[in-house]
Amino acid sequence: MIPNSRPLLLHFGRQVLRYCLSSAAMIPVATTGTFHQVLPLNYRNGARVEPADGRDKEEAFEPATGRVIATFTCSGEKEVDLAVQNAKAAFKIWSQKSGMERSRVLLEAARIIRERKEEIAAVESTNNGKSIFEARVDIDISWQCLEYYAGLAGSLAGQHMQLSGGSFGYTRREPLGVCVGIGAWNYPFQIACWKAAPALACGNAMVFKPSPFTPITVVLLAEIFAEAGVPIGLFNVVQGGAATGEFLCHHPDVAKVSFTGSVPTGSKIMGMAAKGIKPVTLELGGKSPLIIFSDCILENAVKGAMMGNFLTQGEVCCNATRVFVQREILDKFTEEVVKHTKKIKIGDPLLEDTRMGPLINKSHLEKVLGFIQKGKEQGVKVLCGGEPYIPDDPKLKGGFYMLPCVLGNCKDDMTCVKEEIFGPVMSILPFNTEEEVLERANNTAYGLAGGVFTRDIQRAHRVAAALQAGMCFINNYNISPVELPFGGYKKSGFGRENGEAAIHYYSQLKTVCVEMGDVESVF
Ligand SMILES: NC(=O)C1=CN([C@@H]2O[C@H](COP(=O)(O)OP(=O)(O)OC[C@H]3O[C@@H](n4cnc5c(N)ncnc54)[C@H](O)[C@@H]3O)[C@@H](O)[C@H]2O)C=CC1
Ligand SMILES: C[N+](C)(C)CCCC(=O)O
Repeated sequence: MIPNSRPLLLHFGRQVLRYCLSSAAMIPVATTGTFHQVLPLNYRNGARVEPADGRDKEEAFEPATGRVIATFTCSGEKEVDLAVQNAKAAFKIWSQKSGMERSRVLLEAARIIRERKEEIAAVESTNNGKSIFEARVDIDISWQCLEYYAGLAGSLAGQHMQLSGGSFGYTRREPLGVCVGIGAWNYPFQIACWKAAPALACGNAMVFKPSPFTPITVVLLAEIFAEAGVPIGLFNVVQGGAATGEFLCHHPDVAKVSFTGSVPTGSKIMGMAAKGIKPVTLELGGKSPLIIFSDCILENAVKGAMMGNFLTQGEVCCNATRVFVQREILDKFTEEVVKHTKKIKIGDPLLEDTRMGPLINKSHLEKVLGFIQKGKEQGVKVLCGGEPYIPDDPKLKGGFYMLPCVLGNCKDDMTCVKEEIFGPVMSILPFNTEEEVLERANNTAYGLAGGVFTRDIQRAHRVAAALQAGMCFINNYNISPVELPFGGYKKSGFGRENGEAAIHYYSQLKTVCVEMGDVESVF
């Protein structure tokens, strides 16, 4: 008996499924090197479809082996239009439902994600390269996000204002219409949930375009929404790269674009949206500081720095890639961080004890290694890692692995300290005083996140208040409670995902002014 098995898991190949005995049930275990996606990857009108038009073909890889696991056609203008028209039709039905009705559907979707967590996590891990351990956490955060917005959906409301003479006004919080979500490849399923959950809770429809590197799991989300009972066409998926994204941004029936990705693309998206006067949410890159004072609990600070640098092979926008350490504890901190970094288990992402998998692809791996090379030329000291890694397992020889890296002897003006690397590379920078470190920490065009480790509570809050960043952590780093808004300052973007704040970015306020007497005309 395989209680959790679904057609999807069979794409791992029947012959290679192993089964592990959990306390409750036999759970199928996916195996690296076996997954192949054969079903269409666009989702529209309640079903997987091949795009109606489009010329360019793309291949998606399994970074652990370098194998192609899916081939698809990038959607053209006609396909994008069909997806938007589907969403528009569904919006008419969905936007008329009560918040409680929407809530029920979102809760059901959350339940299905929980039920299918293992298989979604296995595909996410296969397509992205992150460890199955981490992928499970991502899927948990995803269903939690749906549950959170299901909770808010029933209490979305406007206000009532009394005016003179019995007249009054009230506000209605209304959805925007068809929202577009464009995602990056580092958290494919989670990014889609962070955008879809508040959008759908507010009564919007969505067309989502994942990164062409990670096209697979978002379609599962579309199927789950359909199974949970959304109107046909409410959540659609179009596959493709920049051209497909541009068709979406320019489409006259699209009301809003929510984007997660790089700063240069974010700037283009904003330009396109500006032409149609469409609001945008931009979740862009970062070069976040983590400030570690000498009075910290060192063990926690070391763990925080590792959480802040090595999740998802360091391919995380809010990573604390500039670790400022007060000089008194520099040597001890560095010794501990290097010791723990060397112990990270790298390899097959689907194995239970793996904690770091391969980077997303070959060219990205080369780019990350290039930053380290440039750092060496500029005088950094490589304290550990920073080289390509070839696991022993022969099937992993074509994968894109590297050893996580800690850099010492860093200076603020070095390329590796200034630019976003998006890989497992931590730069350690010594500092002396709070005033000095705040000046240096804020000396960046980015402002996504920041962190501080100290036992002095006044200093902790003072530093958090002074950091020019949208998300600040005190005595931890890179955790993701969905109740808390997430988003950037400065070039890291604007708008917020998660928390109650996101509601404001997926709804608009209508004011209704009601006259109870006669019109007093000026004329
Ligand atoms: N702030 C945040 O929450 C996050 C930010 N990022 C940032 O994303 C970057 C890495 O992700 P990538 O996928 O390489 O970023 P990217 O900017 O190259 O692509 C992101 C998405 O935009 C699409 N796209 C590219 N050109 C487009 C265009 N002209 N019009 C419309 N869509 C277009 C891509 O196909 C992809 O779906 C990093 O810089 C990282 O900091 C990544 C994850 C989270
Ligand atoms: C989940 N978390 C906080 C580690 C990262 C979320 C932002 C991103 O998509 O990179």
